[in-house]
Amino acid sequence: MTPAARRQAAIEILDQILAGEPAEKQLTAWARRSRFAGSKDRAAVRDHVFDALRCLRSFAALGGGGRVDVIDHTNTTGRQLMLGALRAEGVEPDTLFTGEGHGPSALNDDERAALARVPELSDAERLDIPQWLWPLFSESLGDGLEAAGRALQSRAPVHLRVNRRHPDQTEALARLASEGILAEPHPAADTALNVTEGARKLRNSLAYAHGLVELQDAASQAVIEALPLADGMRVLDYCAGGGGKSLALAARAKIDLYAHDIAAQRMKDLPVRAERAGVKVTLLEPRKTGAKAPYDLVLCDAPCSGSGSWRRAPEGKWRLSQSQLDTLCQTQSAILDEAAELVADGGVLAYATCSMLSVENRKQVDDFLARRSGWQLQSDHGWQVQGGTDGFYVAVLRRIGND
Ligand SMILES: C[S@@+](CC[C@H](N)C(=O)[O-])C[C@H]1O[C@@H](n2cnc3c(N)ncnc32)[C@H](O)[C@@H]1O
Repeated sequence: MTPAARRQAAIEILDQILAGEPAEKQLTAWARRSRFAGSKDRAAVRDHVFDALRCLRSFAALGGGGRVDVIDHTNTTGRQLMLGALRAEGVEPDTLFTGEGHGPSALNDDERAALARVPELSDAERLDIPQWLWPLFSESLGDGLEAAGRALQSRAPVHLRVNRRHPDQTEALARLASEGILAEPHPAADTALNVTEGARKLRNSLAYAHGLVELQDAASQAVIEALPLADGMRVLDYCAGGGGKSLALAARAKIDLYAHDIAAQRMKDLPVRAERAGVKVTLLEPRKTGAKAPYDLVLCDAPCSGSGSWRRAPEGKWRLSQSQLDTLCQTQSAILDEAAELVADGGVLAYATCSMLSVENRKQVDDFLARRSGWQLQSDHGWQVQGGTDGFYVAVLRRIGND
C-alpha cells in the first residue's frame, strides 16, 4: 500500500469508529477484508487510527472540524482527523490527498478554506482532554499537567516483567535479543524491562511462550513491589481480571494465592497463564471469598476510569462521562468496604487503580479512613504517564483494630 492508501484506510476505519464502532473490531474487520495489506501496512494503518484517537480534539480542530468532546461524527469526520494529523506532523496535505490510486480524494474548496485558518486551541483542546474533565484533570495532575497531557497524546512504551521464577534479568535480556527483541532495564521496578526494538515479535517469541517474560507495564509491576509480601502469606487478588497482578504477586513470594473477580469470565485465561509462569493460583467463584478468609493481604486493583492507560486505550478518554466516573467512584468505595471485611487482624488492604484522577485515588482512601476506624494508611504512591509508565496509584492500609 502507498502512504496515501494507508491514510485512506485509516479515514474509513475512523468514520466507523466515529459512528460508534469499537476501534479494535473495525481494525480487525479491515485487515480481514484487505488481504493485500502486509504486516507493515496493517501496523501503519493501526498507528494512524490510534494516533487520531489519542489526539481527537486537536486533530479535529486542526483538520477543520468543530468542537469535539466525545467520539461521534457530529463535529468531525475521519477525513478531517487525518488532515489534522498531517497538519500536526507538518506534512502538506496536497502531497497525500491527490485523488490518485487508492489515496484520499483531492481537497475541495471548503477544506482548503478551513485549512487556511489557524484555529485557536484552548489548553484542554491542545492537550486533548475532554472539556468536562479539564478541571479535575488539572487539579489531579498539578505541575505535571502539561507533560501528562502530552504523554497521553503519544504511543505507550512496551514493558515486560521478567518472571522471577525463571532467569535473571541479564539472561532474559540475552534470550530476548537472540529472538530480535531488544530491551533495557526500566527504573520503575526491579523486574521491569523497556522494549526498544522488535516489540511486534514478542507474542510469537519463545521467551514469551515459555513464561520467561510477561507483558506488563512497569508501574503495574511497581504496584506489586510496594506491597509488604512475605513467604507463607494468604493473599487474595480481589479484582483479578485477566490476572496480571496475580501472576506478579505469585512471582514475588511463596504465597497461598487466591483470585476473585465479580465477572468470573474475565479470569478464564488465568489458569493457562499461571501454568506458563509456573505458579499456582486458586480461582474463587464470584462473591465466594469468605470461605477462605481471613487473608493476610487483599489487593483491590479496582475498576476505574483507566486515565493512566488512555494512551493504550484512547477511546476510553472520550467515552468516559461524569456520571460514569461517579458510578466508578461508588463501586471503588463499595469494593474497599467489601474487601476490608476479608482482611485478618494486622493484615493489609491494598488499593490500586490505573488512574491519575484524585477522586479515584487518595480521595477514596481518605474517605475510607474517615468512615472506618481500625485502619492506618502505611504508604501511598502515584505514577504519572510522563514518567514513562502508565499512570497508577497504590495505597497500603493496615488493619490495626476492629471497626
Ligand atoms: C482494573 S481491572 C483488574 C485488572 C487485573 N487486576 C490485572 O492486573 O489484569 C478491575 C476488575 O475488577 C472487577 N470488578 C468490578 N467490580 C467488582 C467487585 N465489586 N468485586 C470484585 N471485582 C470487581 C472487574 O470485573 C475487572 O475485571
